[in-house]
This record gives sequence, structure tokens and C-alpha cells, in this order.
Amino acid sequence: MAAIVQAQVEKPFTSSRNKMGCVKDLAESTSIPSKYNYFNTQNQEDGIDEVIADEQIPIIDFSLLNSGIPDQRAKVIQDLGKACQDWGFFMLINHGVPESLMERMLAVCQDFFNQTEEVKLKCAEEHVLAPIRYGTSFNPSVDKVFFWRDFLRVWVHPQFFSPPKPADFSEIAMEYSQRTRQVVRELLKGISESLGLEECYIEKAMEFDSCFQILVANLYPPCPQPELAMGFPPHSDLGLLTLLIQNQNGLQVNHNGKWVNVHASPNTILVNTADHLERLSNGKYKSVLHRAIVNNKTTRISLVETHGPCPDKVVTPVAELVENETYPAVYPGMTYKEEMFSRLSNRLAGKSHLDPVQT
Ligand SMILES: O=C(O)CCC(=O)C(=O)O
Ligand SMILES: [Fe+2]
Repeated sequence: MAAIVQAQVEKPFTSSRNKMGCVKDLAESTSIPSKYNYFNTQNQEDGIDEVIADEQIPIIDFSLLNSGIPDQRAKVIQDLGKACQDWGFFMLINHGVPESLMERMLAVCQDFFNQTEEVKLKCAEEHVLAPIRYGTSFNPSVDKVFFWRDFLRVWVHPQFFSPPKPADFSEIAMEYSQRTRQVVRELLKGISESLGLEECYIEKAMEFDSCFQILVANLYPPCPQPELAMGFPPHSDLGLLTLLIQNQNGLQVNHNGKWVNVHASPNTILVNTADHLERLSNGKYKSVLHRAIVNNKTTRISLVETHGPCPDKVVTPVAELVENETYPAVYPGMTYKEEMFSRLSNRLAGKSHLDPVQT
């Protein structure tokens, strides 16, 4: 079992950690400070004019992957490939992660945010790659406009970390992260097969036993002017697959140039194909833009898990999938952890970091 490492409880405050300005404290105000005004004239690049459509994102029944009936497995692998190719997003049902565990995980994240600012600030590390990090917006030191979001980011694999409080956080997060890692391992087998590769190809090539798994709890408190603010701006995720659970809707996925509202049903896990799977598959599977909008009534919590390759891995396209010059197999020779550092240190900018190096 992975060692449990907790943040030091008695860490002294430095002056920059005294006050963070979390959005939770702004929820009672009647208007938003101007630095949260996302939809001003300079920030319309994600196309507020685009139609918001209600389309059904694909549903994948996880239990059929291991039902022992070859025809069912073949069919669900085909559906999985199609979902990764056409949408880059799907809803996973019958995944085997107990609903009560999902509920406890969301509740303990809410408990974390409900603590006093003094307690939470003990986890407010400045280094973007701190294994336990409480923060606000995306990266306030470089963000042009602030996002209506507080977050807690925790590394859970290969080494497991946990904030010291709430006391039950580590036990619940440990169980949740182990169960979901197993789900991802099985999904990656199906995805490998859907690409015409051997079942364990991705698992072995990405050294999945040492995978870099990060848990991010996003808190979106009620916003007095939701039409002006943004919870999480358009971006794609680093890693192979992202898993998302939430207490209510608010996620929008870009599909064929339109923002689609994701209506998730209870006990469903939303899964998306992330940047390194797009790269690995040589562009066949899509890592699509998505964003989180806010509302003025209730607090939304989403729990996002990024499942990446081993932190030291340099990810390039699978040779068997590189057929022609249209998607050159040349990428920056950074390890996954270096890419993570680069992504978290800069402003979020859609998915520009995925661009192949020009030769
Ligand atoms: O809260 C959401 O729905 C989206 C969050 C997200 O995309 C992320 O944390 O990467
Ligand atoms: Fe995301």
C-alpha cells in the first residue's frame, strides 16, 4: 500500500499565505469584483455567441467490458473507440465504484472547503507542483482574469498525500482513488484494443503501475452575477483519462464548435480522453475543450481525477498509428511531470500546449 503523507500541521504562515481571497468568501456579495468579469470585451475568445445545445453524450456500460461474453466486449470496445473519436467524452455507468463512496468523497471535499480559512491556508502552498495545494482561480499570479473557483489539488499516486484535516479525508480518498484507478486500468485495456493494439499496450507503454494520479476538488460557490463570471475556462486536460463526479450539473463540452450542457445522472462517472491519449493515438482520439459555468443559487462541487502516465514518461505517438505526414509525430521532449509544471505555471490557454513541434 502506498505510504500516506500529510501536510505538516504546524506550518507557520508566510505573508503571502495570510490572505488568498477565495471565492467562497465572495458568495454573499451582491456583485462581483471587476477582476472576475470574464465576459468583458477582451475575454470572448471562447465564443459566447455559440449555440448551447442539449445533445446526449455517449454512454458506456463498464460492466459489459468484463461480462465474459466476447460479443458484448467487442461491441462496447467499438462504442468506446467511437466515443473517444467523436466526442472525447462519455458517461460511464455500472462502473462498480460504490455510489456511497462517491457521495462520501464529495462530502469530505465539501467538509474541507467548509473549514476556516486559517485551516485551509495551511495547505496553500505556492509551488504549483506541491503535492497538496489549496488555491483559487487557476494561477492567480498570472491569470488575466480570475475564475469563480476555489480548489484543492492532491497527488494520490504513485505516492499518496492527504491534507491533515478533515480527519477522514485520507481514508476516503485512498479508497476512492484505488477504486477509480482500477476502473481506468480496465478502460485503458479497452481503449488499447479499440486502437488495434494489444490489450495491455497502453498500460505497459505508459508504466501505469507508477501512474501519476491527481485529485482536484473544485468548489464553485453561488455567484451574484453568473452571466459575467466563469468557473473554469475552456481547456483540455493533461493526462490519459480524466474522471469527473459532481453534486450538480455545470460542465459544458465543446462538440463540433458548440457548447453542450452535460446532464449527468446519479451514480455516473464522466470520463474524458485527455491530451496524452490524443497524442499517443496520434490524434485519432480527441482531447476536447470543456469549461464549467457558475450559477447564482447553489454551491457546485466537482471532483476531477487526472490519470496520467508515469511522471518520468515522455509521451509520443504510437509508431503503429503514425501512417503519414498529416499529424507529425514530433513533440517536445518533456516528461509528463515537466509538462504538468509548465501547464500549471502558465495561464490556461485552451490546448495550445498540444501543438506538435514544427520541424
Ligand atoms: O468542474 C468542472 O465541471 C470542470 C473541471 C475541470 O474541467 C477540471 O478540473 O479540469
Ligand atoms: Fe478539465
